[in-house]
Amino acid sequence: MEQIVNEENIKNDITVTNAFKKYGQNNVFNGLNMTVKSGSIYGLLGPSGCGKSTLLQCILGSLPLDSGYIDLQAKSLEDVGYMPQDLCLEVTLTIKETFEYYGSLYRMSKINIKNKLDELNEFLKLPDINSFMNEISGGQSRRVSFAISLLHNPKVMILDEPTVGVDPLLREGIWTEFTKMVKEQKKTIIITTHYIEEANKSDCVGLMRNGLIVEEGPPQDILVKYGTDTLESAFLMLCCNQRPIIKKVNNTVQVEEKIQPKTIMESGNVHLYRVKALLKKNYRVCSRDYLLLFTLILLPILQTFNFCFAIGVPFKDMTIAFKNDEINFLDCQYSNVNQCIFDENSNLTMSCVILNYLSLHDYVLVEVQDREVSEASMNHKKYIAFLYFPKNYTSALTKYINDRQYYDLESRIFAHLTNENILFKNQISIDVLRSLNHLIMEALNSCSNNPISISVPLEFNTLYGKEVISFANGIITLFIAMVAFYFPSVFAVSIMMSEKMDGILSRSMFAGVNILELILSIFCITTVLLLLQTSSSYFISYVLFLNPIKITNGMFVYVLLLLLLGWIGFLFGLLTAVISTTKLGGVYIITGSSMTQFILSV
Ligand SMILES: Nc1ncnc2c1ncn2[C@@H]1O[C@H](COP(=O)(O)OP(=O)(O)OP(=O)(O)O)[C@@H](O)[C@H]1O
Repeated sequence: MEQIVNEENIKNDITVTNAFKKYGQNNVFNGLNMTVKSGSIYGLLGPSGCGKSTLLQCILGSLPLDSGYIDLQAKSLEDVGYMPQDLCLEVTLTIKETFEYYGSLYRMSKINIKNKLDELNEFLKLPDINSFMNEISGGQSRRVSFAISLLHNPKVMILDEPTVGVDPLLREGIWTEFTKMVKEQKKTIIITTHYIEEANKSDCVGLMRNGLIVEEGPPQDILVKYGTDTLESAFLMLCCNQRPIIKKVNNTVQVEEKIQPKTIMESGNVHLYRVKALLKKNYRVCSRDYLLLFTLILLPILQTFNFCFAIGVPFKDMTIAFKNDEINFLDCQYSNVNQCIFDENSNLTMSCVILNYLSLHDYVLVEVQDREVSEASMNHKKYIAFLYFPKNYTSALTKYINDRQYYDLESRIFAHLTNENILFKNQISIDVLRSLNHLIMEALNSCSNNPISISVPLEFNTLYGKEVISFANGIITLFIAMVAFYFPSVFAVSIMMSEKMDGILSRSMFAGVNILELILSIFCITTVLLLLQTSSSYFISYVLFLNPIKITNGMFVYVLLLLLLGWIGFLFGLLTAVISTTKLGGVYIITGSSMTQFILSV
């Protein structure tokens, strides 16, 4: 009777009941049951790939069961310490910084973190705490990882192979410490290990095989039951005996009604102290990633210089070939623009007006004698345009303006524009049309007619105002917009993929971080980077390269629009990180789509 009462009083910290879980067609749990008593060490043993790590993650609530029930007696994540099988730590932080990060996630004070670090350092013989995680050995990294899971003094410890890569002496010390913790502090420890014999020191061992705990109990009881000296031979015997049963289980796998397990994972509430810890950690990580820094800070600057040197400035010294059968170009200086074109003694020559206009607008004019030769030279990129003025150009035009009855098509200007470069072609087309407009205004300026009523009813202007005269001036704005969109998306995808792929995010989540807090911390860094990137591009384009700018709605709206664009880029980066499976793949998606957007926007 007394024994029954005692058994009822024993509390279980972890209970797994009839758990089923599949990965695709692979049944990992086939109705698994497991009980971990409060204040005990549970050694979970089993062959590689049998599902031990999956079971631990299901217990923690980071993986869902297909059906079954898991009861973990923990009020919050702070009650639980988890050491994953992989490192899942930032390798560019020092050991001390790693402790600081996890300590602040658990709201520990600086002095508390330091004291705990000293204590764990002595216990686990950690390397110099100022060493970077990527400078220490695999075994040392695992000890740091183990120490992190003990940092906040949790009640329940879930440790996935904590003794791998640890020398036998230290392993002995770790088990002694486990026993002490369980006895003195009533902690509950569940541990997986490949060293079966070390599990002898557990209060209870469970052998997992083919989705079931096939044997569970104190090690001594198991040794007696199978009549062996070692756990290893006991489990060997058990595996041989279990074969027919496994076959039966495999054939009758059934997924029962799903029962939602209790979860200790944090809700979506944003806590400022965690955002601060993430900000500090991400700042440290980013400031040490020189390739990322180059991509995010130096590359936009270099690319803006590159762009401005290539096309982002008003075009200068473009060479136009012309053949003027109306007048010798040198005689154009005698052409009097202050006369009305209809005066009988007017010596105003229209071709001169056009050529002077182009010359004043930074074109280099080269007079040629042979039309065919100069057109052929355009194909060799010697000239970007060829203009031909026929002999009777001015008289035909005068007639046309006067009565509009007749115009000799042979009297038109012939223009052959380059097809090599769309920017040049656009610019010349606009400038030649402008010169014609200018021509008509000039021709009629001194006459009694109102020039506006006769001039081409068209005024060239762009969205950006009158100062922005060239196509290149407009395109630089687009380039800055691309900088604002592209680089934040690359940053977001890089940092999110590192968090996701290296398991850093899931480990931080076991310390309470939620996805919103992570996004918020990356968002803050992105905004600072965005301001740096766009202001440097702005400075280079508009101050150093003197591209005229017209900010129609004020600087505030301009900066706000750039910020909005950058934030959209940031969201696009996050979305890409969700669908992408590698960091490089994510960057490819961003680069490919941004290129298309940029070209389409031109
Ligand atoms: N994300 C996943 N997708 C598909 N299958 C998976 C996934 N994770 C694990 N598995 C499969 O589930 C099974 C159990 O894996 P798990 O990592 O839990 O085994 P384990 O017992 O911890 O192995 P080890 O002792 O080698 O660490 C394996 O067959 C593995 O291939």
